[in-house]
Amino acid sequence: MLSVSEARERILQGVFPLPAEVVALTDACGRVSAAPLAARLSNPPADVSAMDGYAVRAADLSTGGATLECVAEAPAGHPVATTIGLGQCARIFTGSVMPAGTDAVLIQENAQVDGRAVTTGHVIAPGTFVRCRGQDFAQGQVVIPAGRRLSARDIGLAAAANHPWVEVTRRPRVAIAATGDELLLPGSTLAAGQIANSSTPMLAALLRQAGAEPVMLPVLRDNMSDLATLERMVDGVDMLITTGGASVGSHDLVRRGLEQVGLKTDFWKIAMRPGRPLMSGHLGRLPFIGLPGNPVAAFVCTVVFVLPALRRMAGLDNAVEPPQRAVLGVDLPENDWRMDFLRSSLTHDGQGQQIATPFPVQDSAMLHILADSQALVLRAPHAPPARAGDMCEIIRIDQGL
Ligand SMILES: Nc1nc2c(c(=O)[nH]1)N[C@H]1C(S)=C(S)[C@@H](COP(=O)(O)OP(=O)(O)OC[C@H]3O[C@@H](n4cnc5c(N)ncnc54)[C@H](O)[C@@H]3O)O[C@H]1N2
Ligand code: MOO
Repeated sequence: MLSVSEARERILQGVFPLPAEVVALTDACGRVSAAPLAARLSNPPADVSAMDGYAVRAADLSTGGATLECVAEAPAGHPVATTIGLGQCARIFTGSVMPAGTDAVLIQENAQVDGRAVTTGHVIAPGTFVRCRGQDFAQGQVVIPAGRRLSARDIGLAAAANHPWVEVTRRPRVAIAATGDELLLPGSTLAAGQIANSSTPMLAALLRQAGAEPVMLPVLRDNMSDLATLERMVDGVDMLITTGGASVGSHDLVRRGLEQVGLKTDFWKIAMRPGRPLMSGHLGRLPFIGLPGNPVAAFVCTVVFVLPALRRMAGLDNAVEPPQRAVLGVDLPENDWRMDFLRSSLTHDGQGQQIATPFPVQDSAMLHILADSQALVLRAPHAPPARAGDMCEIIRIDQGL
């Protein structure tokens, strides 16, 4: 049976970066840059003072002990037009452009001022407290590469580079349909045998956190004609996800239901727990992922397969984020042939190490344990028994995914 990494590779091979769109800088945090961003100006745009004080000619103060004549004042935003001559200086403030003729700043704490006479006993070297033109970045320099998820820090950098908007990849639109005769909207009056649809609200939240636009489709009943309607609901979306109906029961019809309207199945069933009945394929050009019905399996498969696919669509280089390391909090038995993703709590010891402790019960219908978990502990197929204190690999599920 297909391994988790082979399955993910096959899904990634079937998805491609989305086209770019332009958004206002204020809306760009969390989006992925679609093109390199070159600075429209140098920062700072001229030599400027790093301190409040006096712009001086360092040569006047090379031996210490001098009195200079203050002939001008340069508040930030109001550069001095005249050249400062020998024995002269200009009042200056942090961020002000250095007047022509000056090359250093005497901080005001080291100056005695009497009218226009400014006296210091300090020797000042050229360049003291001057921020040179382009010290941060030069005009034309690429300050943000393509394919970076923009942070608040990047927004500041783009703004300093004088960009009011940026080009980002379009958010992936992901259609989600739950299947199952037993499912009703949360809050419904539930008759015997009926349950609330928990998976698709959870997945929509997860996808939105990951930067996608979830498109909620109606719940589909377990029959071929309901499934066939899916084909008509996916215009304009970039990926289709279903939950449930993926297993071997006689009412698990998703694969056959979609194949009748053109689904080309790439694989079905993988060596994973939870998540064994995962399906993947294409409906026309639309990537399709059929998630298992058990809500925890649907969540874990979304983290392991859908989020990397979304990262590839967003144009990020590293579609698959490497797992983190943690210390195992309990002994674990030898694993069988399926790769395990164990819901676990995450705590920290006094040395700053994170300790991952899998919950003793891992039934993939138990959402309460999923909600109380901070991480998934990864167990390779056929992993030997592990002891508390051994290192293990984890995926965090408590952060902005
Ligand atoms: N004989 C076998 N039975 C099962 C196998 C197997 O290999 N052989 N696999 C098991 C595994 S593993 C899983 S996972 C489930 C997945 O099966 P399906 O994808 O067909 O899921 P359903 O039967 O439709 O539902 C399973 C379970 O989850 C509940 N469910 C479904 N959708 C939702 C939803 N949107 N919100 C909340 N709960 C949902 C559903 O009511 C069922 O209880 O199959 C095992 N069986
Ligand atoms: O994939 Mo199933 O989740 O093991 O119950």
